Amino acid sequence: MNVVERKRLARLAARARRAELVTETASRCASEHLVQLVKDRAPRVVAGYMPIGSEMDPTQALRDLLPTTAIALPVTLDAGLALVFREWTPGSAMSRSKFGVMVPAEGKLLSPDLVIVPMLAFDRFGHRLGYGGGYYDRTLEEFRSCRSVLAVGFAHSGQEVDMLDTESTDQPLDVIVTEKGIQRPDAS
Ligand SMILES: Nc1nc2c(c(=O)[nH]1)N(C=O)[C@@H](CNc1ccc(C(=O)N[C@@H](CCC(=O)O)C(=O)O)cc1)CN2
Ligand SMILES: Nc1ncnc2c1ncn2[C@@H]1O[C@H](COP(=O)(O)OP(=O)(O)OP(=O)(O)O)[C@@H](O)[C@H]1O
Repeated sequence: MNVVERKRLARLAARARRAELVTETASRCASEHLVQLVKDRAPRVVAGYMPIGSEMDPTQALRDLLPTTAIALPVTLDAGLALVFREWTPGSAMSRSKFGVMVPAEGKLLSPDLVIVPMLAFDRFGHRLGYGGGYYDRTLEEFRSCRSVLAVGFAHSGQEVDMLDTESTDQPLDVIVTEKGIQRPDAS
């Protein structure tokens, strides 16, 4: 079995496992840790996401950060391209993307210096498994080729697995925030 097939199977397992993990307490605790991390780092622009399925929900944290930090949300262009990020406030008009994700219908494009990254699973080395579009990998690679950006994985602690399969294009997470706190990846 090759790495692409192993990732596909890992996605199925991770998706089923994650659906069991959602609780309001977990989401509140994780949001508090996320707000603390962002405040410590003081970025100019934070990229969040609007959750789908049973992703950890960052929207309360985004609202709490708004008075001090500009917030942007990801917009997919064509397959194979990096994400772009559009400014968001709670009053923004939203539309549903072809992936079922809510995206700002308009608003200026911003360059985030901290990106909150959704995922299906992660390991303690900071590897992440997403839905398989490669969008965050391409985006982080593009950003990291010309400036520094902090990639913050946001998930339930139960989404951690022993070790994920990786490809050369996988971009590592710099830090992982769960309801249990802030984790720095081990060197792999
Ligand atoms: N909340 C969120 N926004 C995001 C992403 C993401 O993973 N999560 N993306 C990350 O790249 C980009 C959108 N790309 C996506 C690519 C594939 C699927 C996908 O396969 N979705 C599942 C259903 C998800 C569910 O309900 O659990 C599917 O269509 O089967 C979703 C988003 C940008 N915005
Ligand atoms: N920078 C890149 N350039 C070319 N191909 C890439 C790049 N990044 C990822 N890919 C390709 O995209 C495909 C999907 O990548 P991967 O399985 O890592 O997606 P993912 O991280 O789960 O998805 P997402 O980031 O959208 O949540 C892989 O086959 C990978 O080789």
